[in-house]
Amino acid sequence: MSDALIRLEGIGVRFAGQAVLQDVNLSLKPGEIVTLIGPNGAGKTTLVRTVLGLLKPDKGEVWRKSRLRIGYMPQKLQVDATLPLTVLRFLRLVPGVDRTTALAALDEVGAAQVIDSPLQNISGGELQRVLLARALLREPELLVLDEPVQGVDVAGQAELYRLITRLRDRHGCGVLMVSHDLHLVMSTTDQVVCLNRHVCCSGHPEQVSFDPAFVELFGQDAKSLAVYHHHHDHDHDLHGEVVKTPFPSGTRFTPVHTHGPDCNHG
Ligand SMILES: Nc1ncnc2c1ncn2[C@@H]1O[C@H](COP(=O)(O)OP(=O)(O)OP(=O)(O)O)[C@@H](O)[C@H]1O
Repeated sequence: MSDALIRLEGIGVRFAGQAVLQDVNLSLKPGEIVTLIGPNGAGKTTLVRTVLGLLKPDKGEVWRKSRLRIGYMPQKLQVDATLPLTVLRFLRLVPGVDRTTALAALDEVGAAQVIDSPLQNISGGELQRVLLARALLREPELLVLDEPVQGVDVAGQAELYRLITRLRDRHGCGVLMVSHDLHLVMSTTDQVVCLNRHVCCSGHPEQVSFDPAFVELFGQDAKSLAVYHHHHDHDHDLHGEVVKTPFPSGTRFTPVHTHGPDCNHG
């Protein structure tokens, strides 16, 4: 018996003959926050779409808990400036939602004051909170957040991550999140999955000041971060293909790279 909400095994996705995901494994339990990180084009959104059931993988198995309720917060919402849609009307597009339930969800994310505002007039940070409220309306067991702090200023980002952690604590839901905001993610995540078409490494985040392999992948942003311990045993070329590099000898860290069927490196 598994206590997982969702489990992905050996996932492979190809677009136009090009492998975008290769042999990806992922599982998530109630109350757990898992964050996907990785460079642009690494396949993070593709993996999220697979989790949501919007995309059927070419390879591998997706197992979901029976009748799993998923709340999804998309990367961005295109708001038509000519469409007269208030926040309340937007939230009421979710079946069964009335003003009281919409207000309660907005209150929970600290955005009750915008309930009657036109959607196109609210700020970037308020919009993210409204999208989070909409995801909560489904009383999710699994909350899926694709870059939840996009368009939010630095102070607002920290607050939004704290909010996500509070929602996890209050509802006991699992959270799968995509993020580029390494600084903030590392302090709020139970597990980090570093994706670059395959799972390069994964593990618990830890407070360390400097990790050469992390800096290698994420550049200067990774310096002075709270990072998780890992070393890559490989690099990627411009197309994301694996290029073997010698693993540093005498390291105290262990690579967690899982080889896929197409892996041609040691
Ligand atoms: N429907 C599609 N058809 C063809 N190629 C696609 C499709 N969706 C994504 N891709 C390609 O798959 C690769 C991975 O895209 P994906 O959006 O999953 O990456 P990502 O890690 O979320 O990137 P970013 O950080 O830039 O949002 C990219 O090269 C993208 O161009």
